[in-house]
Amino acid sequence: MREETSIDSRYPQVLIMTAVQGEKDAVLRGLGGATGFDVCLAGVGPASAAARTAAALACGKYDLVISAGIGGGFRERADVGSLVIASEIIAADLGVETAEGFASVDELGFGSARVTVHPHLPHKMLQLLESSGIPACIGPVVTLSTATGTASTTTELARRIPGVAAEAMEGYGVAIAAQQLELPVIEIRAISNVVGPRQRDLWKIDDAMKTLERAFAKLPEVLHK
Ligand SMILES: O=C(O)c1cccc(C(=O)CC[C@H]2O[C@@H](n3cnc4c(=O)[nH]cnc43)[C@H](O)[C@@H]2O)c1
Repeated sequence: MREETSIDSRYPQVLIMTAVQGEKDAVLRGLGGATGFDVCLAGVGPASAAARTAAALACGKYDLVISAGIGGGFRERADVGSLVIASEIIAADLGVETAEGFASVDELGFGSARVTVHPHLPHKMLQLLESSGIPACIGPVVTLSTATGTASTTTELARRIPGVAAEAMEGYGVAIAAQQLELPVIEIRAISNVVGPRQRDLWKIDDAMKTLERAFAKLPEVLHK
């Protein structure tokens, strides 16, 4: 039987995609100059993220892809200042509206709105974060082109995606680009705000950036680098 360390030591070159510069800076501070990591800007939204991730991956040197940044946390699942590691990356608005409600592309038979993440890394990451006192959980992370801003959309997302923990705007785009090349992917979100009626003045971006930095300080250890 292979030792567990051999599972995760296959990732000498890791591509990390963040939407904006502030997130990139937090990730770089956390990595503290560790080698084997490139951090690139995805831009905001899944289309930009997919295109820029595909462009970054075209050099063929990467072994693992990470979508990272701040995100909204679903109440009772992920508090502001905590970290969510995706168990699955889901394009929650990829489908059609019908008289009976939303139907995803999966139901329509047009591909899948869901991307499976690396089978071991989220749990390894969670263990290390918890042992470092960083509040974290694993759960579905949804990608939306329009960030949720009402109670009704929040309720509908929680109904459609049981256990949904966080939302952001790039994960699915990054994941689809990785999937095209059969590369493993994970998504890591530091929670800056509660998903619900938009209250921008309550967003704790600085706290989330600090959590993101602390999480990425642990990543080299998770990958045995
Ligand atoms: O206003 C600022 O100072 C500022 C600094 C850094 C980042 C931002 C962003 O707004 C980043 C946008 C990025 O954040 C994700 N995000 C955060 N919360 C949510 C949410 O509730 N729903 C969806 N996405 C969220 C998203 O991935 C954006 O790309 C601002």
